[in-house]
Amino acid sequence: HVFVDYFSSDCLQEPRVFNPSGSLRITVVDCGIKYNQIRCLAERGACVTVVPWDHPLDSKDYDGLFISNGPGDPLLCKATINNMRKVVCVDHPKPVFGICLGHQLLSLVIGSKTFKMKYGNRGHNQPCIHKGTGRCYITSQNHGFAVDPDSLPADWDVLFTNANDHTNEGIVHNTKPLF
Ligand SMILES: NC(=O)CC[C@H](N)C(=O)O
Repeated sequence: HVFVDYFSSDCLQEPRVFNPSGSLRITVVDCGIKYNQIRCLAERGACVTVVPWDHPLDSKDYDGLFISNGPGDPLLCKATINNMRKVVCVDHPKPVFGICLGHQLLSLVIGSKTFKMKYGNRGHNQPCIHKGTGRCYITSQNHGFAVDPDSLPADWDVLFTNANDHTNEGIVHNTKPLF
């Protein structure tokens, strides 16, 4: 019920399609999304269907599934986690990608752990290092929880790490299109 209080008033109540003439079909789970994320997908030619946070997920409906940002403790998002598990924890999943809360939810779906940070990261110019290339990306952030990279299951790897506080900024599966 806490989760309902968080999300129900600000999120979409029913699915809504943006850029219907787009080719790739992206389903976006709205846990508190910003329009810029929808614009970024639409600008790249996607037909974007935004669905409410508790919408049942069926991989036949999309070519890729995007999980949005959102407020609060990811552990409270039980309905979204359970819906995601059905399309993530399979042998041949279609691509699933999350940012912010979506990244935290994907981590919980695969059995990884999240924790409350002492201060959180709230502001811009947070340097994130891409594992493999060592390239640094400057990001803007607003979060109080983080993923524990030591809790990642086998077959998963760290994708980005914060160069300031060394918190996890991204994960990726070694063979499946999940990140
Ligand atoms: N930016 C976000 O999506 C916030 C993520 C999460 N709710 C946190 O505070 O850690």
